[in-house]
Amino acid sequence: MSLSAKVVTRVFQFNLRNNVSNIRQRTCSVILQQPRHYNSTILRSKLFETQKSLCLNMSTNIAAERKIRAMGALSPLDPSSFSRPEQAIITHISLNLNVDFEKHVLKGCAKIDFDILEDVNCLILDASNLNISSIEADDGTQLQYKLGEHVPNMGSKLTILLPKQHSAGEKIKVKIAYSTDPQASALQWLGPEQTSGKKYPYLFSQCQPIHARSILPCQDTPAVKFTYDAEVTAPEEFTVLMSALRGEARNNKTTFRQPMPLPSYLVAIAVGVLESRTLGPRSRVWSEKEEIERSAWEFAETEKYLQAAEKLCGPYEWSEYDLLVLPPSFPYGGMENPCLTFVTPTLLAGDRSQADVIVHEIMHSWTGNLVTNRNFEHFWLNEGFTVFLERKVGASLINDSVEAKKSRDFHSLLGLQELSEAVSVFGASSPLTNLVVDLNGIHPDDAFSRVPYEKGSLFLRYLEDQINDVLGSSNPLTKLVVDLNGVHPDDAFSTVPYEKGSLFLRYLENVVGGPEVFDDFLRAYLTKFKKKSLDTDQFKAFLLDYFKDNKAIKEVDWNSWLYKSGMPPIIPDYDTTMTKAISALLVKIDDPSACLSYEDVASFTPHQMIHMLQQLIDRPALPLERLTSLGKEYKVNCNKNTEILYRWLRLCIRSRDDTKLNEVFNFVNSQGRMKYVRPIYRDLYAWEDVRERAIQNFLKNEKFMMHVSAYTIRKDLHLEEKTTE
Ligand SMILES: CC/C=C\C/C=C\C[C@@H](O)/C=C/C=C/C=C\[C@@H](O)CCCC(=O)O
Ligand SMILES: [Zn+2]
Repeated sequence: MSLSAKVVTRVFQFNLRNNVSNIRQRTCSVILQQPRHYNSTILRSKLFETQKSLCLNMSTNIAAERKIRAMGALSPLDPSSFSRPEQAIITHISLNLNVDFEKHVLKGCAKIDFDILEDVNCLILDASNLNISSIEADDGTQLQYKLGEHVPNMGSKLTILLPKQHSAGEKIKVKIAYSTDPQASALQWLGPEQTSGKKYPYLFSQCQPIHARSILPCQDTPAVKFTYDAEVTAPEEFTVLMSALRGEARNNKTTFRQPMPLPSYLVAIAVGVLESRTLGPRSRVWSEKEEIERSAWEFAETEKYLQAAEKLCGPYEWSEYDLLVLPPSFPYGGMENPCLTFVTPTLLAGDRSQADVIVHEIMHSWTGNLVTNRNFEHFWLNEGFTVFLERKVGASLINDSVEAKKSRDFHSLLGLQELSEAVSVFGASSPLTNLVVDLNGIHPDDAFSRVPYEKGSLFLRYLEDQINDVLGSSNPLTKLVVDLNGVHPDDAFSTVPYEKGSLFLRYLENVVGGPEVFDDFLRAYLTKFKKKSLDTDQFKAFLLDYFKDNKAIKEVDWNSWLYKSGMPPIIPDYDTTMTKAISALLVKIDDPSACLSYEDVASFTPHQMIHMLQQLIDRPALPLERLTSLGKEYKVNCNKNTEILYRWLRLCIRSRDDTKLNEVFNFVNSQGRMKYVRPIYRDLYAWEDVRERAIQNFLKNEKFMMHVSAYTIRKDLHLEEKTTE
């Protein structure tokens, strides 16, 4: 990196961290404390001016211009939204949509109810590539509106002009007629060949973090919660499901109502030719008929998990808890859509060994869905809490308390391994590094011209990260509370908020006196913030107040836990009983004179096997001959459990076994769970001889991938961003 670039970056980093973020944070807290009195328009314009002048000082003009534009989009509450909920807030949305499998569009209207919070003459919403045909007031009057320029990955600001000024305390309704774009980032339209039945198409959504704006105009920020109802029309053979209570399905129309307030990212829809089986008094599992029996068996214990969760957290408030097993391209293990968790078919291991994912999604019914992060900078409040609860509930399902503690610690150790991998991926092989190499002319393939200028804000973040590397610290995205100014939340996603967040809660639990005390705190926290969104400062204030008489709480180093990058400051002394056998086996594997046999692992649980393989991934590559023998003797080379198969294939790549490449490509082409596919593509990219084949394989299959998978794997493979604009 040139000196001038370093200086610019350092100045930018200093300004961004010390001024802009702080101003925005202060702004938020003032507005949140005084929502009805604060003149946020003045404050917002001051904020914008400050940001603008900071940017104008920078010599990276094009990047700065883009940055200004992105900053102009800042909501005072959420760096990823244009909307202004502090002026007028959505309370309810009524959707009427038709599913068009020919054109790949949802078409219809959204009737939106607002509570006015300050004097306003316009309403500001998020929209992404929506084709809006009309907007009218409750009395049928046509309203003027302006759809702003499309900012890549952010969408557009939709400004609806009101015929007169409205004042705090009033309620208004608008009706927006629109259709979605065939490329809507929240939707995946699958052809029949991508389904198990091969006969009918399929549609599903993934709105988290900020893709809801591509299927409905809304305040696409988790700071806002609204109830919704819907009437969806689809061809007769199809079943329509949503993240809501399903009503009648008659004359191709299905109705839904969600009486619990939820954030936009939890709106969800799936349409396919589906079957269902009853799992319990409040649960059913849905899938195509080819998977339905396996699914019903795999998730048969759902009610048991729900009851264990209720014992810790209080009553389940969403009435029904169904599961939908999606086609293989679904990008996540599970998505906690209320009333209807979406899961990947890779959970169908045939041994219920991935039940922890279901427990995780169930726990989101409290943390995430009932109590929600105010914006995705505080994502750890959703995920750290959920992982923490998932492990507590998982352990409570084991009767023997000593075994339960061992199991909780074992799963925490597995999580720690994943955290450590995420921290090292962010630090060492960040796409930033290659970007900087490009600037210095070191990278052989990519000249500066390949650096897409339209990625302005990302470019600056990359430079910023490089400075962090130079200074010896880690990527800022490994902090518990991250700064998402100019960063798309999909780019910030990692296991860090999950595992570092859970570790922090585990640490706090120990500090205040253990589960007996902390469980009561958890219930008080859930009661206090239910149906609300909060940020980390509010969590901290509540905890400090709750434990005000507890002296030990004063020793917590909040700054290091929340705002320092890298591994957490304190790692608990976990019980290692369940990992001892693994550590001993690793010594044997390292000894070339020792013969490996199935006896070595015969007593291992699937999770012990996973832990052992993960340890091998984190160490220097095994000689190919040794790995081949391990695969055969330990029967991992033909394992149907995807957690095991995924790690086995990574080991093969690391030992450069080119005879396994077909299997590797089949694996990444046959399912789209990013947890598996992204690390494998990164490993293949690092293997220079197969890099080009990996890129070609990706390009061939990209059209079958969900938007978020294609978007993030492009980055893993250092390819240019694809834009629809
Ligand atoms: C600090 C992080 C900032 C923002 C991230 C917010 C959203 C990330 C977005 O990409 C969506 C994530 C959705 C996750 C859904 C389910 C996960 O729990 C799945 C975990 C991986 C797996 O098991 O496959
Ligand atoms: Zn989660």
